[in-house]
Amino acid sequence: MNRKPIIALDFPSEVEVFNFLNKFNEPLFVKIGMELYMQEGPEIVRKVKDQGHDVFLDLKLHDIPNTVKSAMKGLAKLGVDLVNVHAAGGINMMAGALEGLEAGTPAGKERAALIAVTQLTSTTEQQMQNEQKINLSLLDSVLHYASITKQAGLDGVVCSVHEAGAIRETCGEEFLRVTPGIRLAGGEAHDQKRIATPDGAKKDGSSLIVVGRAITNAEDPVAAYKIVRELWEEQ
Ligand SMILES: O=C(O)c1cc(=O)[nH]c(=O)n1[C@@H]1O[C@H](COP(=O)(O)O)[C@@H](O)[C@H]1O
Repeated sequence: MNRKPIIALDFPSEVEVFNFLNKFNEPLFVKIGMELYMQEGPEIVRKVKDQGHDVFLDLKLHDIPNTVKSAMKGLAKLGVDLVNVHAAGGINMMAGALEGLEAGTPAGKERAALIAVTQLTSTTEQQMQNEQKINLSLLDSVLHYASITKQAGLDGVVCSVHEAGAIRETCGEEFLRVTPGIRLAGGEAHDQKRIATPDGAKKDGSSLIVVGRAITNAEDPVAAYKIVRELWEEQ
C-alpha cells in the first residue's frame, strides 16, 4: 500500500476540495470522511479517484453485522483503497464488514484494506474509564480492540501513535497501525488528545499517518505537506 501521509479532506463541499487538491501537482493519498461524504455523497469519491488519488473512505461504520455487511458491499464498488469500521461493533460485525467488502469488490480488482477504529484519538484514558465504563488502561483497551480486529480477519487498526508500537509487537508488522492525531511540533492540538509528530509516528511504529488541519489550515498547504512528508520519510 501507498505509504504517503494521508491528507484528511475535512471540507464542507466539493468546491473547497478541488480548490485544495488543485494546489498539488502530484497524486496524493487522501481521506474522505463524514463531513464531506454527508454533503456530497459517493460522487465525490469517484471524482477524487478519477484525478488519480488514493482514497481512504473513513465512515467508521458501526451497526448490526447484517447492516454493516450490506453497506460495505455497496462501498466496495467505489474502488477505494482503505475503509474503516468501529472495533466496538464486535467480531461478528467486523467479519460481516469484511465479507461484504469481498462480495462487493468487482472481479479482478483488489479489495480495499479494512481497518477498525480502537479508541478515538480525541479520547483520554479518564474519559474512556468514566464515560465508556471500561475498567482498563487506555493502552490495554486499544490492545484488546486490536486483538479482536485481528481475530475478525481485518488488515489493521486506527489508533494513536502512543499505542502503535505495542500493537506492532502483539499483532505483527503486517497488521496496519493507521494513526491520526498528527501535529507539527508546537502545533495546536484542537480536539485531539493523543497526538504526535510525523517523525515521532515513524519512530514509534505507525504504518500510515493521517494529517488534517496541520496541512489544510496551513497558510501554504503544499509547503506544510512537504514538511510532514519529509519528517515522515526521513527516518
Ligand atoms: O478514523 C479516523 O480517521 C480518525 C480516527 C481517530 O481516532 N481520530 C481521528 O482524528 N480520525 C480522523 O483523522 C482526522 C484528523 O484530523 P486532524 O486532527 O485535523 O489532523 C479527522 O478527519 C478524523 O475524523
